[in-house]
Amino acid sequence: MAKVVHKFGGSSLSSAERYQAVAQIVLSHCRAGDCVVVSAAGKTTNTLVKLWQSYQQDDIQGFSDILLQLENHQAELIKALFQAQPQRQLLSQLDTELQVITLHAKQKTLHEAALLAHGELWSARILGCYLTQLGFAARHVDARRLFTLHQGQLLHQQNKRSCAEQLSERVLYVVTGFIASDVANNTVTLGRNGSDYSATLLANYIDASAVSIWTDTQGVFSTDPRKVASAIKYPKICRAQAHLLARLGNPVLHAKTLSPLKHTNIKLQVRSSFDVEATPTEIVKEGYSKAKRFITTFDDLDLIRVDALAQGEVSELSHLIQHSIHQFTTKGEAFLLIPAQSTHRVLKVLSGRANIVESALQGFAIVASSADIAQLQTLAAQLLNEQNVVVRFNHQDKEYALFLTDQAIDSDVLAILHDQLVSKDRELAVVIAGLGNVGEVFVQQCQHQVARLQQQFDVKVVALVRSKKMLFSANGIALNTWQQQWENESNTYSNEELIERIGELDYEHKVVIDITASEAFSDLYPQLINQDCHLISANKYAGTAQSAWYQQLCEQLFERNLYWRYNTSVGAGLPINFALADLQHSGDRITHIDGVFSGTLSWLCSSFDGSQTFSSLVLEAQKMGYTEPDPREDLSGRDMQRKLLILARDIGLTLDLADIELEPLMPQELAQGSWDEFLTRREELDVFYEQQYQSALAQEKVLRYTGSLHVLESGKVKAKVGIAFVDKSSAIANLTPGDNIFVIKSVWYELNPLVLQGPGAGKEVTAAGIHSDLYWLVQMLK
Ligand SMILES: Nc1ncnc2c1ncn2[C@@H]1O[C@H](COP(=O)(O)OP(=O)(O)O)[C@@H](O)[C@H]1O
Ligand SMILES: N[C@@H](CC(=O)OP(=O)(O)O)C(=O)O
Repeated sequence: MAKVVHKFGGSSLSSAERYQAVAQIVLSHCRAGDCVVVSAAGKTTNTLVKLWQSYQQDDIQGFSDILLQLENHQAELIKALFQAQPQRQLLSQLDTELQVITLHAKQKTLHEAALLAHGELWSARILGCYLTQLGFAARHVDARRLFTLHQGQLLHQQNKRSCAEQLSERVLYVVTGFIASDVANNTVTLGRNGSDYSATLLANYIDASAVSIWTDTQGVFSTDPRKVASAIKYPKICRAQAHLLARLGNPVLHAKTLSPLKHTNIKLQVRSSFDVEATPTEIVKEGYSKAKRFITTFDDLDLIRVDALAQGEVSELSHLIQHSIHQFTTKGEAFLLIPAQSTHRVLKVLSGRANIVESALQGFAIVASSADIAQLQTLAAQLLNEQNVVVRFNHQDKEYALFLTDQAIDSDVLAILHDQLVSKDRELAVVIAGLGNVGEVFVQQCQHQVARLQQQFDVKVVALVRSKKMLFSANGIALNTWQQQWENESNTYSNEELIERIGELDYEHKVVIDITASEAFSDLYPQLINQDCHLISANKYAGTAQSAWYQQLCEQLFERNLYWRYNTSVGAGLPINFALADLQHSGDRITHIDGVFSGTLSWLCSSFDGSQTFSSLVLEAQKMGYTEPDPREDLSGRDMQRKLLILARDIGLTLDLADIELEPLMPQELAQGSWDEFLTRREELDVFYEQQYQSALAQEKVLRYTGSLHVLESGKVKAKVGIAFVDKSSAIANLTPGDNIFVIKSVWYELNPLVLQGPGAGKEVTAAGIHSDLYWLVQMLK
């Protein structure tokens, strides 16, 4: 079975709780034979670098303080994670290692890479032993026994053999990231951030199928999500852009991470160890993802100009200073961007061939498609000018633009740049399922409406789905000629194919608009949510499903930050859901919802005046297309019962259909049997209705079919759908035939209720209501 390599960075191992969380991820995501690559816990490598610096500076006090700091951190982790016996053993091993470090320091025989290696050695040992303590067959491995370099080059064949020999058992291997050895068995490191590279190298050596880089963000974002809250998480980015970001020093992936994956089909993803359910970012091969926009920032760099750079020299320098160095050429001259604290080392190596052009630079780079970069550079220059940020140097390349500045690009400025340069490019793929009466009108209205939305968001209709066939075009369907495209390109499909195609869509956001009359389609919602789709429903199936299923759906949406709109499921285009949401947002508490929520029943009750029988009115309504194909569906009241349930859930009540009392607008006996049988017994309906009608008249009231929901002081709920005799002067009595009405009482609207009234059916208003959902979805995503 294909193996998977999981890499946990320092950010995922910053405390004992984080080790426990990582162990849980391992237990649920790894099988024997997989490998876990770990970095040093938290900022341990930074502390080890400081330790090395104090050693070099002969700062004895500083050295012992930092060593104590490291000891305390490790001991704390060990004490929090282990029971008595392994705890004692691990503490004593740690103690021995620290004594050896102290001895080497005294004897002046410390070795930089060997010292830095401790971070990874400690974390692999702790995680490996902790997994063993949990009963998982795990073994920690020192990668210096697996990865050998000669003159800076990895010995791939030999390393592959070492991996095959040493990682062959059915256990989980916890391998140190960042470190390797040379042919003389000296420790070497792969450069700061290098554990990502260790993970992909190992994946290549063991023929793994995938690498998961687990970190503290949900994936790769348009900019650092810690600095800009509105940073966009990309579901897919291409390898070339990931590589460019890394070369520009972005920490989310190491610069060499992608090289072992060249010419392989090994999948790479970046995902969150803090939010395991969140969808990751896939780093895909060229051609599988569009170019995205990014802003990556720089801190404290020096810009140096170099004469006659030799081949491979930059990577040697980068190795020397343990940091990626960005290199570019402009007007025939070669420039390097060096972390300021390493400039003197670099200048020393390049003796006489390099000079500092600008020092102590901050700044950022915009990464985008080559077609956009010139325009983005101009825009960025204007924005910086408006923000009074002085640019000391800039450079435009094919796929990025560099701005090097005096002052740090703080979060506020970064947010402005992001908003103007990146967010403008935001995109939404729209899948429309169900092309019946309403669906067709919706698509027709899309021509105008999508064009309007495109002024704010890149909205594209990518799929039209009927029950048997679908038209799927990831780059967008031309809305003015969709029928023709349907004729030529639509195909039969299975639900699995539909979900897979939706999963493959490389868009920042996706929405599935369900205008079907199919309950089976709503069963797909959980899978659609798993593919990160927002939902718009025009029918009532999911909204009235069993509480447990419904609650789970809502939780799933919440966890993934997805929206579900269903404005037209009650009252078609009438803004009833808005009204309820708005009242509640303003702090109101809704106590009553009464009304007529069925256009058919509204028309029947309001039109009946005794001049013709009720059943002939029903048949007339059927002929005009006002009713369901079998009008008993309307007369049963079930449709109104469902709508009342949706409204009840909208005001936060946990109800099921069975909690809403239902009294049909026909004798119970007529509900059974075929439509033809019903027709032969239609007089029974007439007698039933006439009796009710007369009783209402006798009480000087009028007969209406209503829904009512009352939340009592005690918190108890009374909900009913059925026949009601209402005052002749009331709004419900005076309803225009066919209209819906919602009478809402709340704390703010207690004596004089809030009334919403108007057509509650009809394909144009319903389609327009779905457009309203789409519009608001875009506003929420902006
Ligand atoms: N575009 C980006 N997308 C995601 N994270 C980013 C981005 N730019 C910068 N970062 C930063 O990268 C950090 C992850 O890198 P790093 O700290 O090296 O993680 P790890 O320790 O897991 O290797 C995040 O905490 C985030 O602040
Ligand atoms: N511990 C090393 C290697 C590494 O890759 O770390 P991280 O995965 O936390 O970026 C460093 O800090 O550079």
